[in-house]
Order: sequence, then C-alpha cells, then structure tokens
Amino acid sequence: MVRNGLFTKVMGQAWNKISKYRSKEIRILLLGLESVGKTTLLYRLKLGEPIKATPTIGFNVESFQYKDLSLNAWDLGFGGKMRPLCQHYYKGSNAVVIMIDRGDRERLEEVTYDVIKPALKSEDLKDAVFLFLANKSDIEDGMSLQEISDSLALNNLKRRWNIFTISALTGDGITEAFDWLALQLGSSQVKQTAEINKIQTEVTHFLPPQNHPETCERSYSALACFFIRPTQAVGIHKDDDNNDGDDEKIDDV
Ligand SMILES: Nc1nc2c(ncn2[C@@H]2O[C@H](COP(=O)(O)OP(=O)(O)OP(=O)(O)O)[C@@H](O)[C@H]2O)c(=O)[nH]1
Ligand SMILES: [Mg+2]
Repeated sequence: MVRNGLFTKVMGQAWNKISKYRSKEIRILLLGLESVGKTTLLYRLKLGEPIKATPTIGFNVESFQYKDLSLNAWDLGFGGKMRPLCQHYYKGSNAVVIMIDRGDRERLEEVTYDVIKPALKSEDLKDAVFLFLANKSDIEDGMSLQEISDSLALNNLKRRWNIFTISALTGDGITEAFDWLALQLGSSQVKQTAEINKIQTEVTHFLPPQNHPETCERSYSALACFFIRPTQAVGIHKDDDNNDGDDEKIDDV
C-alpha cells in the first residue's frame, strides 16, 4: 500500500512537472523594418482577422494559442528611437520571426545590417529558431523567395531557419510558416499532422533551381528539422551556386 502510494505521488509530481512545462509560454520575437507588417501579423495570429495597423510606438505583446502551443509574441516597433533598443527584448526568446517586405528591394541591405546581424550576434538568441517571412504576397512584382534568400545570404546561416512567403493581410501562407515553426518548437499536434499527411507540410513556396541535386532535400524541408537532427545548419536551403558575393553579408558562425 505504502509503495503504491509513493508510486502515485511520484507519478503525480512528474505529471505536474510535465504539464507545467507543456503549458509554458513560448516567447517569439517579431522583427523587421518599419511597415513590413509585424503588427498586422501579430493580430492576424491572435484574432484570426486583419486589423488596421498604425506605426507601433514601443511594442505590442500578446499571448495566444497556436495549435497546442502557447505563444507569447513581442512585436517591436522599429521606427525612431526604438531600433537600438530592440536587443533588450531578445532575452528568453525561443524563436525569431524576421519579416521582409517583398516589395522593398532597396532596403534589403538595411535588413541585413539592422535586423539580421544584431540578432545573430546576440548570445541571447544563440539557440533560437529563425523564421523569415517575405510578407505581402498579394502585391505584384514582389521579390521571389530565391531573390530574398540570395540577397540576404541566408544559406550561410548556421541556425535552424526557413523562409516562407505570406500575406499578413489576407492570411495566405501563415499556416504553412507557423506549422513549420511550431514543429521546431515541439508541437505534438503539428507533428501528428505532419506524420499523417507529409505532403501538406512541404515548403510549397520555395522554388529551388530545376534539376538541383538538393531539390529533394529542400522539398521536405518543413519536416527535415524534425526527422533529421542537424549537427550544424538546419539551414535547409543550402545553395552554394547562388551565393557568390553575398557570403560576406551574413557571416554567422
Ligand atoms: N498589401 C499588403 N499590405 C500589408 C500586408 N501586411 C501589412 N500590410 C500593410 O503594411 C502597413 C504596415 O503594417 P504594420 O503592421 O503597421 O507594419 P509594422 O511592421 O508593424 O510597422 P512598424 O510598427 O512601423 O514597425 C499597413 O498599412 C498594413 O495594412 C500584406 O500582407 N499585404
Ligand atoms: Mg507595428
């Protein structure tokens, strides 16, 4: 009897610990230049519908559920005095969502130096997953994922990362992108769906060069990070052929 009681107590304590861990909020950071759509995305995720966003002074922070994960998302305004202060919000973040405006070619260099590099350099984000979002898929003549990845030299990243095209306004592509992120963050719900229905979780927006030997590896990239434990870059999109000249832009080691 005593042994049974002890067993029940130990199991109860273990279950409490597991439940506590599972219900712990996962902190994600939304980063990107002014007007890329961070606030629009935050409230699309929280409310499931578009809002009329105005430039953020300071930050917005919201907690919401994504599948079986409790997320705590920080949307940092990037204008004015806020830019140099962003790094003070890095600590404790499990994931970094970096948004890029597909229509804004001129500011890609600024994205590299003011958004990506500071995040990569920070010790606070050394274990974070990086999700890049090319926002505003609804606009015409925007940059392709290939163009953005090459310009930002994302293939050099030695982190877990992926890139998707989305529209924070219409909701297009958000589920694919956040399912990938949720999988990296340990969502058993997304994992189950992924295992049952692998095709649906492929990265459908990334268009690799034709006949490339890594095409197969890339097309399963959404699942790769789960099934294959990477030793270095989970950087799914390795493409040395298209990297010339851009390597120096991001020297993530
Ligand atoms: N066409 C289009 N417009 C978008 C999309 N997402 C956001 N916008 C618009 O882009 C503008 C800026 O959006 P915000 O969400 O305020 O951008 P932000 O990144 O939070 O900007 P800051 O707070 O200034 O850092 C707004 O007019 C949005 O309606 C999108 O997917 N497509
Ligand atoms: Mg904002």
